[in-house]
Amino acid sequence: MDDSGIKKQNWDVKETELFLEILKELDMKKCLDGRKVRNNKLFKVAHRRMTVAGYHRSVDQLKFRWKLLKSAYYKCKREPNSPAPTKIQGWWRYEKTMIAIMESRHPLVGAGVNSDRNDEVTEDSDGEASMLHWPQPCPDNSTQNLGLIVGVMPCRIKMDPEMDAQLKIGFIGAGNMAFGIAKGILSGNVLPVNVKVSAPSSRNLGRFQELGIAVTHSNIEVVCGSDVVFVAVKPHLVPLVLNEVSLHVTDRHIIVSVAAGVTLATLEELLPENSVAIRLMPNLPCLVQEGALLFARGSHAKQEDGALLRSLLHRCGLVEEGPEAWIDIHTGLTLAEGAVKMGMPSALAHSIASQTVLGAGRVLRESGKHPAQLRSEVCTPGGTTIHGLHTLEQGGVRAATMSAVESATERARELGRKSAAGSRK
Ligand SMILES: NC(=O)C1=CN([C@@H]2O[C@H](COP(=O)(O)OP(=O)(O)OC[C@H]3O[C@@H](n4cnc5c(N)ncnc54)[C@H](O)[C@@H]3O)[C@@H](O)[C@H]2O)C=CC1
Ligand SMILES: O=C(O)[C@@H]1CCC=N1
Repeated sequence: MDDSGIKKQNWDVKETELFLEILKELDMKKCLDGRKVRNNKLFKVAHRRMTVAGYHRSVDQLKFRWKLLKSAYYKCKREPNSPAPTKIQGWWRYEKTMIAIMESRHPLVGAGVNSDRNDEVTEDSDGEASMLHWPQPCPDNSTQNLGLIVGVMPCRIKMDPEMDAQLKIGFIGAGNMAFGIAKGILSGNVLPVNVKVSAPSSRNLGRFQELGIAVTHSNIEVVCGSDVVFVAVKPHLVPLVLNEVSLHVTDRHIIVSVAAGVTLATLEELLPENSVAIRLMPNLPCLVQEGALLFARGSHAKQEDGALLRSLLHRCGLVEEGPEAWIDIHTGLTLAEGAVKMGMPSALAHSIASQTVLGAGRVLRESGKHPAQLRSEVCTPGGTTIHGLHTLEQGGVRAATMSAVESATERARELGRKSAAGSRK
């Protein structure tokens, strides 16, 4: 078959995104199991839907596009820290959806990964089959493969709904970030009766109560009744709070601090010896399950502790693990190039940046709040965000944006005048 027409395709971002959304909707778990007949049917349906949307691709073109996307996915999976260039331009835009598609195909690792590998051999002809160091299927079929793009190591983690449902979760601090995470995790398997929040005043507690969460003024009560404790007070209060509860922290606990700038070394110094501490940098879009979360494990936190946290937070949005140095970079305004400049790998930087923009947009749309209000919820006084914003203002970002809109509008009007003059000739 002459497939040069199939291979020379120029796909734009919108078209590719639509294609992936269609594939995602078509329940890939059932359809893309490596069987030719089912695959054909799926691509035919995709072809019809693309045509309706105004994109005229043949079934074979769609198959070829999918093949390239899948190759890119496997490449990134194989080299999570320094991905080789893929054949897909702007791959990072599609990475998250590809992960959603590919991961949903094999929720049970035992059989799933095998059928995935078969797919890879039968459909990919460009060397993808030689992935010898892909982690082997785990005999425990209650595990899932996450940590895909940038995880320090590709890891298999427990994704046990039962486990999440039984965990006791505590929040010290009842502010905006605690509320965001609480909303995110309650949309998963965690039950409100298993969550408790503390704050010195009742001011912020009402909204937690509305979610069915128990509230208290005692931080110690939260620690004693929880397995995972989120420390969600302002950074300068972390020493005060940990000194207060430290006597009650045992090896049952995972202490997760979201405080910007407070290092794992400081947390471990404030906690009893051998405590399991994790530093997490979330963001407010956890509220709408579109957060961008990055965590680093302390010296006594094992891989399974990280896995448990991932499982707990997976409904909050994109959750990644990395070395502690990256946490401060995510704390800054995560714009991709800036994050790369500060030492974050490009794949992670793009992934977090796009997720941040997406999450911010959704919060803005769904909350109905003015952007200034949301900005004040994100800016800790004297914190990281307000410093970043100051730099943006110094660079005249607002004026530049307004001028850009003005220039584009003027240009559109100018083009309109020209074409009107042309039509009169
Ligand atoms: N707001 C955001 O977008 C993000 C915030 N963070 C971090 O999250 C932490 C909390 O920030 P926000 O939620 O924005 O602050 P917030 O001011 O909304 O909430 C802080 C909460 O701590 C409570 N609190 C004060 N003293 C306490 C004490 N002794 N014991 C228990 N609770 C006490 C306050 O009553 C309040 O409910 C900060 O460390 C910040 O760096 C991290 C990422 C994003
Ligand atoms: O502005 C701050 O310091 C906090 C941490 C990241 C977002 N808000």
